[in-house]
Amino acid sequence: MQPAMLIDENVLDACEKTRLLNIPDEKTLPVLRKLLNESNEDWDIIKLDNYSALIDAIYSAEEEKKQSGGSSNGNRGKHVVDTPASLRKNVKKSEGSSNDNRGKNVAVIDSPATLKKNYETRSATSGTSTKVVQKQPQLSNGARKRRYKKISDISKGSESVEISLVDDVGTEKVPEFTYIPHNIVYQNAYVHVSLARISDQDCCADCKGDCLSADFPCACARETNGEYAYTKEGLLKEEFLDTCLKMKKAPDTFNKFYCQECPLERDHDKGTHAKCDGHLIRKFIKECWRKCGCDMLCGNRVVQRGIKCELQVYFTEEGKGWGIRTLQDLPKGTFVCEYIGEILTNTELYERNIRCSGERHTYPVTLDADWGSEKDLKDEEALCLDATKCGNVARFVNHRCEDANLIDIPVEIETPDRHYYHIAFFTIRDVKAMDELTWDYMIDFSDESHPVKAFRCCCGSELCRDRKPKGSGGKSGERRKIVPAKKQPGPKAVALKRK
Ligand SMILES: C[S@@+](CC[C@H](N)C(=O)[O-])C[C@H]1O[C@@H](n2cnc3c(N)ncnc32)[C@H](O)[C@@H]1O
Repeated sequence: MQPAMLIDENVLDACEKTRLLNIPDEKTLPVLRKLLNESNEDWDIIKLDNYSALIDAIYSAEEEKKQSGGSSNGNRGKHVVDTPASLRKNVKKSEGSSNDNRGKNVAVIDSPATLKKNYETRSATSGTSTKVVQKQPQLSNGARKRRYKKISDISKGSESVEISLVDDVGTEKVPEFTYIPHNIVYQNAYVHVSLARISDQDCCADCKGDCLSADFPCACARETNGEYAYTKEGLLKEEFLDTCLKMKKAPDTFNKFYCQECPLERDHDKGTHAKCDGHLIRKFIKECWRKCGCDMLCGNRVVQRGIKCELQVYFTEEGKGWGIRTLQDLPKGTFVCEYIGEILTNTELYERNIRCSGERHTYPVTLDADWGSEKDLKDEEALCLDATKCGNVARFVNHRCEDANLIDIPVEIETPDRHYYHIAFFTIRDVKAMDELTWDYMIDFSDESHPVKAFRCCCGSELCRDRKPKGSGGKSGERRKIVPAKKQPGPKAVALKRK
């Protein structure tokens, strides 16, 4: 054992766990070293189910030693601890296989995913002491489904609630991204935040305590026609929510702003612009902020106080990749989370997409609200949020056609314009614990002129818009062809386009 390994926090943690079972470090460390080598130092595997793989491997090693009588003769003597391959053979053995290969030196080293799978199968079949940390969901046949906790808090303490990540499938790699609880400028985006920009009309300096309890609505409710968007219970008001829903479902029946040279319709290759689709003058929530006299617990500060619901990231079985679900019942109008990412200009996003084309999942959203209050924005000015590299739990919200349970609502907090704003998710109806949280990305799946087809929708909704006519081919879950990035006309093609 090298000294470097001894001071590794993970190693110390592993030893602490095994010491609880009276296993001395001298027995733990060689086995740990071997498991680490064979799993490519994948601590997720080692830590799985409270180090059960490690503990089992130590016991197996002891058993082997006893069986071989400490002999150094032949293959048996060489094989001191279980290798991933022998773990698999143990599985076979416990399944009643007559093929006992345990003494043989096995040359094939399993991949980390196989190791994990082997271990899980073994635990499941041999009835060993695997501790399943999370509440287990029930399958339709009444059987309990295994769940493997991988990360207890993906936010690493940066949210006020823990957000766990579980892998029901058992073989998935943990998503690679940096968790950030607030939007952050990548490089060139200009987000002008300053107290001087907030006029007296845009704040309530004279308020105290909770604005919602005052006799009259304060200046911050001006944006919402003198009505706060929130109830005293902190939910979105029904009427406000209903209007937002109508705007989402029938945008053409609401006022739109048309710009001359729409950044969302720019063809980068040809340098031309298609006609502007129109930008909806969307309903905004305006929250009190720093220049306001009220306190942080004021009822008109919901989104800025961050996530309060118990959320969990899990691997979906329908082919959508990772998704998020709520671990508690959520009433209609509950604030769930904000869509957080790096703030990029359209140009930066376009360049980034060229560099990283071919990714399976995409995470950018465009900020295209009330463009009427701005001059025609150039690509270098128009903003988007990209949660590919840095983001929060919202990057896992999958799409569902028509009957999604979340809606995205723009929120004005620290900037009094519509150039930069926040995107917050609220529940559209009551949502039950363990339900997946979904959002309608407003993708037009039938738009054949689009060079990039976002993905083959597996939302499972009866109202799914990505239905292929019979006989047209394309199995459910099959991905459509991704067109090389150079043919992409601009960020719109890869952004989760909101209308
Ligand atoms: C914002 S990410 C959502 C999280 C993603 N599932 C993951 O594993 O990281 C958007 C991507 O998820 C996938 N996705 C989301 N909704 C889907 C759906 N209804 N059907 C198929 N894939 C979906 C697509 O690959 C899409 O580009």
